[in-house]
Amino acid sequence: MSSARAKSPDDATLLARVRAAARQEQFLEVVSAEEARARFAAQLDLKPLLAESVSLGDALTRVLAHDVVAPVDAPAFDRSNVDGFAVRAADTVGANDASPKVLRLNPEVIACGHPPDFVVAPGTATAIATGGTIPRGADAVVMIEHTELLEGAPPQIDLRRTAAAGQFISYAGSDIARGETLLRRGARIGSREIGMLAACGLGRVDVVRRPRVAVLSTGDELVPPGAPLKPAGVYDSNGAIVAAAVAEAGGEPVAFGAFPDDEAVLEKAVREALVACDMVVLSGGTSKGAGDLSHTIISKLGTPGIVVHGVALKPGKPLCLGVVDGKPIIVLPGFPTSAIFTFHAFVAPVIRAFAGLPPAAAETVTARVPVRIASELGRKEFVLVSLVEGADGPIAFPTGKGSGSVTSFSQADGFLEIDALASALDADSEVPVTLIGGAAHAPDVVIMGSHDVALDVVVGALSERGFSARVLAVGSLGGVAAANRGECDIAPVHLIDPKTGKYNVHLATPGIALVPGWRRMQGILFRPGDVRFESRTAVEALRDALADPSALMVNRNAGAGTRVLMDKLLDGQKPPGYANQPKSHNAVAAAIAQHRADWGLAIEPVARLYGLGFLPVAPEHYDFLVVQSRRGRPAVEAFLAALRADETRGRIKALGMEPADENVT
Ligand SMILES: Nc1nc2c(c(=O)[nH]1)N[C@H]1C(S)=C(S)[C@@H](COP(=O)(O)OP(=O)(O)OC[C@H]3O[C@@H](n4cnc5c(N)ncnc54)[C@H](O)[C@@H]3O)O[C@H]1N2
Ligand code: MOO
Repeated sequence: MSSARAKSPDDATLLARVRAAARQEQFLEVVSAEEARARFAAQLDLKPLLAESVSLGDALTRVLAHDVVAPVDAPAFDRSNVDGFAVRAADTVGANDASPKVLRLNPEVIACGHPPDFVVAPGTATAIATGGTIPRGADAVVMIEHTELLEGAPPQIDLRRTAAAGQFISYAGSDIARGETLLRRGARIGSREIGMLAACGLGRVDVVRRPRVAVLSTGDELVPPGAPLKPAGVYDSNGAIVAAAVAEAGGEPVAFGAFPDDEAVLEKAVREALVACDMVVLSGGTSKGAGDLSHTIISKLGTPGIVVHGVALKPGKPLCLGVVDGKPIIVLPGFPTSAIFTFHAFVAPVIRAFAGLPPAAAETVTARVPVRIASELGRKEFVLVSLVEGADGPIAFPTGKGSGSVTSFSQADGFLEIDALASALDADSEVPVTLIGGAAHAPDVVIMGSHDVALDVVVGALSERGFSARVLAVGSLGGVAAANRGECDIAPVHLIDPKTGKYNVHLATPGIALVPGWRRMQGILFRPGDVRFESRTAVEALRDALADPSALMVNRNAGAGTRVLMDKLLDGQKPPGYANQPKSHNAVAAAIAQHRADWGLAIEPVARLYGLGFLPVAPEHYDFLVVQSRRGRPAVEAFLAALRADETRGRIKALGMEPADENVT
């Protein structure tokens, strides 16, 4: 649509550009993951980097370079644990109410930090504070509240209980013993370790130098987070996630930023990175055929250069592993989930080894996969999954968003593997799932179905009540299936019954109740100022749009409630754009806002979010199926209470929805 676009290229130029951009499978050789790891490791010296000394204040998260042997005892002296009197236990034997023992007080009070001056001789006692040094001669402490002070000259104490030897004393070295190995090399220093180092007087500690890892992103489309997004732009999420993951793996990320697909510029940056850092990680442009800059550049930098390009993995096929004069240089695939997955599989272990950390321990759980998952033959496939707790153990749902998405990895609980020689994993298979991001915590309530912005309000109110929710956006039909299989507690749905024209009522069964949610106005979206739609009714605008071949619509996917409504409005007509069927309200709005279409159907809050005009057509009912056998759970009750709360209803209203009255669907 843009009139500012450059003049169209002639045919020869166009062909040259297509060839340059075309993805030719230019991998050196596609090898297995095991082979790739072995080849990479063979070229690297996977030992911790040299040690450096840091102050305790700078030691947090660092890795110990050597075992730490305690140089002193803690406590360094025998210490009183109470406020009271240091005594000789033998003097207290037989003391009781009938025959109290009387001890003469020595002329001092032992405070913390002041060594005692007097010996506790038989028949005497010395006043001592908690933490005071036990004086010579004493072998027990009695609590002040178990004594009576006899004020006289000299002052004495009256004792009515026998004290056992050692009572209320912490002996020297009982906490930390001089010569004991307090911490082992390879330990990551946290606040607890810092406490121990400080307790035995260590102000500095030897830690492994953190590997400096240069992080570069490549691609003309990339925009740094924080800057406005340009047309056809993509925020550089790989740079940010890789830098953070470098730090998590014990490295020191050095963010070089994003570079356009320009060989000279990128080569200069990579050369600088190799000088400044111990390791270089790039992402993007690994499989772009003639445009594959990173690959071309690495080949020029030194020996041995590229050692692996192409791994029989999904995600991760275009991964490129290189070594230049002992320094690893890696090009991760550009797709965000492929990039971070291959980072964890191939790069993080190298950073950990350089950083002195042991290999990361993988934790797995066995889970049932409720659906069949197709897989590409010849590539070992890793499928990212969300885990929910079913009646008979964990269930793993594929996140289903693909390698190009960021959330596939960032929101997954773990992943399962499908063998390279299998074309699918059958439904109901029991498989090991490797957990990501620590042990999976089972959420208090599982919500599966159609997503809506106002659902976040209810989930927020639930979380304020102390319950966690897992929301899996699987669409209304997916929610109905999950509710019927007992895989979720609550399924948000908006499905019209074509027979009755009513929403959701037909989905209730004896085991599944329908709880009303809210009404969302569906309507026609258009760009403000488009006179074909502006200031008209939906009926007028639709009639004229259908008569105007230049008015391009955007449809919705089959099965969506909005699609049912669209087909009803169109009454059998298929105007231009009918076959364009994205799967969400947001995609419809984005297509119109970006001039890829002129009109479509979506809900009102989404129109507002994209600054679009809105002509109301009909309210849609967004309700909740509640699995009755799970209704007694406190979290489910809390969800329903949150849904009805005045505050939640107010917030739902503010988003442009109309909360339904209880029992009205
Ligand atoms: N015809 C074929 N197309 C594709 C194939 C194929 O075999 N034949 N392979 C696919 C696979 S698998 C992957 S993985 C990707 C990898 O492509 P590249 O590594 O060359 O990456 P790009 O083309 O540069 O980018 C792909 C995609 O990722 C986005 N991207 C790139 N960098 C970043 C970043 N720093 N932050 C966020 N997003 C980023 C980029 O915008 C593209 O959308 O290729 C498939 N295609
Ligand atoms: O290898 Mo790509 O990484 O399948 O997504």
